[in-house]
Amino acid sequence: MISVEQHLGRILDTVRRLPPIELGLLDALGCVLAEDVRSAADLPGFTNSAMDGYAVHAADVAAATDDSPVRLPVVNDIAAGNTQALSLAPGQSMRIMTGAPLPHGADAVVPVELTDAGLASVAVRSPVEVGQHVRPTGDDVHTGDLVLRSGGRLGPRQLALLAAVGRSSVRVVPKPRVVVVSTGDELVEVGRPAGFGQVVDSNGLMLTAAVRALGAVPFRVGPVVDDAKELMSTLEDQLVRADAVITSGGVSAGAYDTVKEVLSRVGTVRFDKVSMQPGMPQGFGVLGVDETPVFTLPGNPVSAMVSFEVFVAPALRAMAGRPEHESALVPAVVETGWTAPAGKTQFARAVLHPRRVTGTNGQDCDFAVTLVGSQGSHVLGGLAAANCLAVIPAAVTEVQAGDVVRCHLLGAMMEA
Ligand SMILES: Nc1nc2c(c(=O)[nH]1)N[C@H]1C(S)=C(S)[C@@H](COP(=O)(O)OP(=O)(O)OC[C@H]3O[C@@H](n4cnc5c(N)ncnc54)[C@H](O)[C@@H]3O)O[C@H]1N2
Ligand code: MOO
Repeated sequence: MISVEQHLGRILDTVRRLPPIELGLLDALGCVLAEDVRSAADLPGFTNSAMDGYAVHAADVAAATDDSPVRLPVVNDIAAGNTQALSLAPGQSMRIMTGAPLPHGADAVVPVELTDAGLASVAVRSPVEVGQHVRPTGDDVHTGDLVLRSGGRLGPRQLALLAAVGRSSVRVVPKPRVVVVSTGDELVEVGRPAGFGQVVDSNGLMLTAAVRALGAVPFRVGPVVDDAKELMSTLEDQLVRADAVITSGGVSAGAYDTVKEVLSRVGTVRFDKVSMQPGMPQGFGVLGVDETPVFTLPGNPVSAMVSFEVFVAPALRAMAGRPEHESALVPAVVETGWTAPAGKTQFARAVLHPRRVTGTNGQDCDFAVTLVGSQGSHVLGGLAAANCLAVIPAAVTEVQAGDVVRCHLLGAMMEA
């Protein structure tokens, strides 16, 4: 038996950040930036109005009041998108819209609400300060400024900044392409009726969805029967499009546990018992000339999902250039106790309830936690109802009400 930390350590020592590529901005959503980005432009690119109103010389309206408005001729009308270079002489005004270029000479904008909205001439009822409602060139970003650093993740806001400073593509760490292969003679395709002795390939769907939710690119390969040749040729075919492979099933001690049988022979994949529950039988190694990482997860659905969370997700994040763990374990106070297996780290399916509560050790927590469903490795109902895995260290066999335990969040729907 090896520990969870040993198995994860071996995986993280093996996987590598993927080499950077250039991608169009939208395709780069969720990717990690692999270059420092400097702006090729000033933002705003020209001095413009922050309000719909009138461009003026502030000095001209310094004496304006409600009772004694200042009247100015309106000599032009400037809409957003106007590309003419205009000049405003003292004693005049121009009607101007939000985002339109401020005419040369003007130093402030009077919002339309502080005027009579006149077209030929305008009555201004309030003074404005020099610079008021004006957005100067380069106010946001100057040409040459470092706007985004290599290593940051690109979300909608960062993509907007890249577009605004003139980029249409960017150098990023690509999202890992992950092939998901289910194995087992008993499996039938999703949507097909499962006859006696048959099981719907829910793992294939679950792991494919988990890969996508994490922000990587999944390819699902329908159930492969327990046949050594078939499995090997499927894996060989799939390696061309894979940065990583995940299999489920066929890794314990059964007579037809083909994944273990086939990959043990290859010599680059190692099978271990990991001291955890669920998820004890695990395999990991590399395949093919590109040394593609392969994770062979146990077939029991809960075991497969817990293994994904604990081993595969950190590895895929590392390959994508992201931190291996993007959220910390959350401390929570146990509502009703339970037993945990001796000598194994337990990943108990549980629900976190947001509530201020103090543990018997005096620790204040933001959550209480209760187990959900029975803890069998086949119990999908409980897995679906859980929003966390309570992580109980191998040395603990009794979890008691009031104990503070640390919980791995399952809640985030999408990491992309
Ligand atoms: N004699 C022993 N038997 C078992 C051991 C052991 O140490 N000695 N370990 C048990 C543990 S723990 C686990 S976990 C499972 C792991 O089994 P396998 O990885 O070999 O998986 P299978 O036998 O193929 O399937 C197990 C179970 O899961 C269902 N399954 C499989 N694939 C899917 C899928 N794609 N979608 C839905 N359900 C799936 C399968 O029908 C079985 O019920 O082994 C224990 N046995
Ligand atoms: O380790 Mo298995 O994953 O308990 O059911």
